[in-house]
Amino acid sequence: MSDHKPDADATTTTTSTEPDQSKRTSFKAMMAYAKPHKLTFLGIFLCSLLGISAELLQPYLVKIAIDDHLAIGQTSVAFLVQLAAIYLGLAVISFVFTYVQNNLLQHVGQNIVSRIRKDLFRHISKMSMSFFDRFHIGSLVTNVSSDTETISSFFTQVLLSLIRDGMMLVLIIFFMFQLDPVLAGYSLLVLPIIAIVAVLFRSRLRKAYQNARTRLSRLIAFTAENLSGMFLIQAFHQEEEQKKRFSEKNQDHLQANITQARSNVIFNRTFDILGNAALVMMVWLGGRAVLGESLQVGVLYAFISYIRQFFQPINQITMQWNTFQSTTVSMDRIWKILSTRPEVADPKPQDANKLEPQFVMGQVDFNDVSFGYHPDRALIEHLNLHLYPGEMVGIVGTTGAGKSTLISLLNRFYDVQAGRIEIDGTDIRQIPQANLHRIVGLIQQEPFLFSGTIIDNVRMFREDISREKAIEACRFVGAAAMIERLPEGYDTRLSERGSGLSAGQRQLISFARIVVFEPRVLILDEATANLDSHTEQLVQQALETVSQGRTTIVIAHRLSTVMHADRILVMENGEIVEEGSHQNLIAAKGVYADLYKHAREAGEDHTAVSG
Ligand SMILES: Nc1ncnc2c1ncn2[C@@H]1O[C@H](COP(=O)(O)OP(=O)(O)OP(=O)(O)O)[C@@H](O)[C@H]1O
Repeated sequence: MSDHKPDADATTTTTSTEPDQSKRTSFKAMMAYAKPHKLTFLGIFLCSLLGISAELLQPYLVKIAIDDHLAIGQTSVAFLVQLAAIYLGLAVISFVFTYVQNNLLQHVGQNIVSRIRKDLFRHISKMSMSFFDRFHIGSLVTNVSSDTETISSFFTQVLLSLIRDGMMLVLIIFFMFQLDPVLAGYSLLVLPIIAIVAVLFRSRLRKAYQNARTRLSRLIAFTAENLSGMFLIQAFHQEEEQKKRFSEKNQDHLQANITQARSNVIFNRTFDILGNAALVMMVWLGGRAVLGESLQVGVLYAFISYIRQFFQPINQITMQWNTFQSTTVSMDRIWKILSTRPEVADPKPQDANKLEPQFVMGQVDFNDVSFGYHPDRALIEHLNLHLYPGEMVGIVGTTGAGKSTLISLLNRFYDVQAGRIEIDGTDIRQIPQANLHRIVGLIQQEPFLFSGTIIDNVRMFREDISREKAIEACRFVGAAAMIERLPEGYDTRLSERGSGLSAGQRQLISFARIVVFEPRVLILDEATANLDSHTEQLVQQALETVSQGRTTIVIAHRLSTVMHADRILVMENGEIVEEGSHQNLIAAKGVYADLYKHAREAGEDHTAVSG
């Protein structure tokens, strides 16, 4: 299954070759998240302006002290103290505004990202199953965690740099031209060189970054898959093999990161060299002018200070360029998810049928249904199936026959490609999904329990369902004794996926969950497949209790699970090839009778044999 899913790196590669238009769209979409914070951004802008102005006035103040007082011997201690106080005052002002500006930016940046993360999670949880067939869980985890983190650094670092450093650059140039236009002109000569260096390094840095991200995504996806399949790896003694594969991916990631870091260092050091060269040029040109008495010493001092400060914002902005690159990639990836519409959509309010779950009778009709996971490869064609309210139907058939697919369609995990599925005569596409899932309850082979208490799991964290009701449900399915034996009873905290419990215990809890939610149509997909015969008996009893008065579909390989059903369907290659009661099907001597014979020969279904 995992082989045909594109992982995060595939997404990245597509992103990298896509036209800039896509990046622009995603950038605009993400920037829309900043809109509600317009006023705060205005505050940040003003704080930056005041903070930087205070900082840049300091060299100017020293220049006044040197040229207008010290150089011509017109000064006094009182004046120097006054000057020092103003200098200090400017430093304090600069500090205060920079502090406020930083805090505002952090606050607004974190809020924006928290909002994006929330939307992303909500959006992913609304996606249809076909979406999860296409995307690796590992890469989705990367999207929710590290891509949003990258966007966070955009708002807190890149944007700060753009506002603060951009403004600083403009003000420095302004001050330099104020002081001496000729020297200022020389200083700006270095700008085209900087632009050339930036362009030369740009594609190299970008490639290095994307490569590092790709490797990281692969590593995360591999780790996530291995952790969830760890029991299998150990059971097949594949630890060494997997360790080797992990090491290769880890090594790839290490190399990519080193290359990225190396490119960064080269880029930054080149900038340092350029900065120092400009400084030397300034000392040489300015020094000569001072010697020729065409320039005042104070002006040269101020120029040298500004040149130092001049390279700092340029360096910052170019350094942030890297983060900006990663941000556009991350934004694009996140926007791709956010702009993917679920293939299974809720009906428009005017088309929705408000079938109230509690009034549903439970009649289920598959009318001329066709479906395939790939549109050009049909799995089910023109299938008709009608279930009466309260009927229990068993479905058996060889592996891959399409049994689970049938119930995925009834749950609307996928939509039919032709025909209709109806509940009480209403097309399920007209029933809002929240209602549909209250009408149709599903218990799978491997019930999914969340980390939390048993009570939380039974009532699915819904506070509006009382504890008493949840406990009553556990009693109803015969799970009470087992739960009460646990150290903290109903408040026992389960680890991820309920790994502290046995398969049977987990299944009983999922039965209790179904009782709480009272679906009118109940589906069990191999729900007893993993259980030992004693636990299976317990679960079978629970099933009989739970299925009372509900339309129930039971999918099973073990015939003993379904032989008492009102009707048994036999599926082959997406078709229902036989149907009838156990006795009728045995008498018909068809596929079911064969399956039954093989089961008897294999020693399974002892109950069936003796029954
Ligand atoms: N998400 C999916 N994407 C693509 N093909 C799928 C997907 N799920 C199932 N299939 C394919 O559809 C066919 C029917 O699968 P399905 O799970 O419905 O069979 P099944 O009768 O329930 O089998 P089993 O008894 O082994 O659970 C199989 O060939 C399977 O490979």
